[in-house]
Amino acid sequence: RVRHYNWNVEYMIRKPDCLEHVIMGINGEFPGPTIRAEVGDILHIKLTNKLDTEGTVIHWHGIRQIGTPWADGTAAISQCAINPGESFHYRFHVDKAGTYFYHGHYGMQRAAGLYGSLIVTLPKGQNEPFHYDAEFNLLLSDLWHTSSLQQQVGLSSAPMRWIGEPQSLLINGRGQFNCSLAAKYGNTTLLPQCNFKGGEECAPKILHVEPNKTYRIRIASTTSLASLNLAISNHKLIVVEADGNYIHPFSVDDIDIYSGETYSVLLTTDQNPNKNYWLSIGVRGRKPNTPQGLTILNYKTISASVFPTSPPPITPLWNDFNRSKAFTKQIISKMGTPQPPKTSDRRILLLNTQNKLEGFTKWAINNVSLTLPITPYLGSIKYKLNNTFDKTAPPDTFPMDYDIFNSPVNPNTTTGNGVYTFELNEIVDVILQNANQLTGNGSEIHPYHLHGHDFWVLGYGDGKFEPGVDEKKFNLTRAPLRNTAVIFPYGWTALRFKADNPGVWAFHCHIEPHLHMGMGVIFAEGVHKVGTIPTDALTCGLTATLFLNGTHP
Ligand SMILES: O=C1O[C@H]([C@@H](O)CO)C(O)=C1O
Repeated sequence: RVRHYNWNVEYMIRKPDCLEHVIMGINGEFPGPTIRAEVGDILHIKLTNKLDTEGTVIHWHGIRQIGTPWADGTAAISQCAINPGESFHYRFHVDKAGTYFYHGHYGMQRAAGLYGSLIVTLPKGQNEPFHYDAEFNLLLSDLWHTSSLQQQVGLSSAPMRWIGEPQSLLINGRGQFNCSLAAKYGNTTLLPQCNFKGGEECAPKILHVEPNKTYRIRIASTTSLASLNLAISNHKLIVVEADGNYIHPFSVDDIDIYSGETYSVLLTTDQNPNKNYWLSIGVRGRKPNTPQGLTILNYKTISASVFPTSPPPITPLWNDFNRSKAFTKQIISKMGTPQPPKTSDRRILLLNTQNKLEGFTKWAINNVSLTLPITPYLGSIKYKLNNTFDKTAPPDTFPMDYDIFNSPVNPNTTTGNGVYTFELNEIVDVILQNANQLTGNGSEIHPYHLHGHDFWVLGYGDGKFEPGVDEKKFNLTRAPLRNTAVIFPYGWTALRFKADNPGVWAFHCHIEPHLHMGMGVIFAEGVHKVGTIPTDALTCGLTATLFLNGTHP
């Protein structure tokens, strides 16, 4: 079945956190419309750019785009940005049930609010490997009171102006900046209490439940920066899905969710039905300066306006990384799901560093900070164009004597836009290595997202990856499949995937300002096998020149 959507991307004036902001939305909605489709469906989204002065694209996060790499929605990688007034037709299969989302992938349009939910369900008659009576969907994001344009210019200035922590956290596009729902408990530092009548644009979306039922709560984080922890007072959460893949169910009081990740949790409404309960999200991983995002779990047995009798869950300490690791390491694949090949054909080690370049601050991988080319890679490589990007591949490794525990001895980086090219069907290991930041002591969390594939997470380790030793710790029997995985401070993360999807794919830190500062690499495989790229994806740079010369590439 083909599902048709006609979408206009536009700027709107809205009050997502009760204060007025210019925000990006789709067809008048913020967040954009939720797509619900069934496995096997084809989505056909006609996306029209109604922004007056900038291009746009949309990435379908977690959808592998098998056979349709031009529909991945990455500006300068899979397609040309859509010009103001013009439209692009995204046409692709959704081939795997799960919780996904979509978002802008040009400049910092995700921070500007360009995102929404994408849910793929099993065909009717097929059952999930767990039971639930009904479901909710939570899309989590963070909001700044500075515009994404100001952020982008600040990040690209010398000296760099960092964006700082978000002003508000949003649940389904709603937050409360100048007040707290929980102010009466006095734990939300000086924020006055919110008084909602109910119809306000920023009033929380309440989860109305019946007692003694099981609910599936789909959770996706499209934050620009924040790593979040989500909890629901008094209720256990059973985690069953991660990034569109079933995992071995485990029960927790709260979950950590990094930008680019999705989860499904099951919640049983087995608590006192004469009370309501908090659902909270709070910042972890960076020193927080943002009030919790809150909404209410309302047992329909009572009114939703009855206040919970105790304060919201306390977000675990931001820098309790052992706690974060303990949560992450509980995620293992569901018994019987595909396991990684026992060996790989190629290994690349990627060192992540914060650097300097002529007074600018950059993030680099193996000392190359990514600057995207003018002609999108997919068309460039498919039509073998010259001088469109660096034809020398970036390094597969970094000096093994690099001291990851201290700020760089030589902080200077280079910029580049070369490509890691894989043989089609090659088994690739990527070892992501974290390191100390540019100045002072510290190492930040980075959630890495791979386009076009899921990868197996083989393991996480502290300190520097030791080739020949650390492989022995790889989990080759219950490695979870995901599309996003985090590197912890001063640690490494090992991933394995099969390069089986002809196309050009970004692999990058999902923290939007970090990507903007160069924290990504480009992978390509089997591009000669890519089918006819729609003309609309090629009308910029050198591919456009080919059209002008009358040579359809
Ligand atoms: O890229 C970043 O820059 C700042 C800081 O390192 C310098 O201000 C920060 O916290 C980042 O994540």
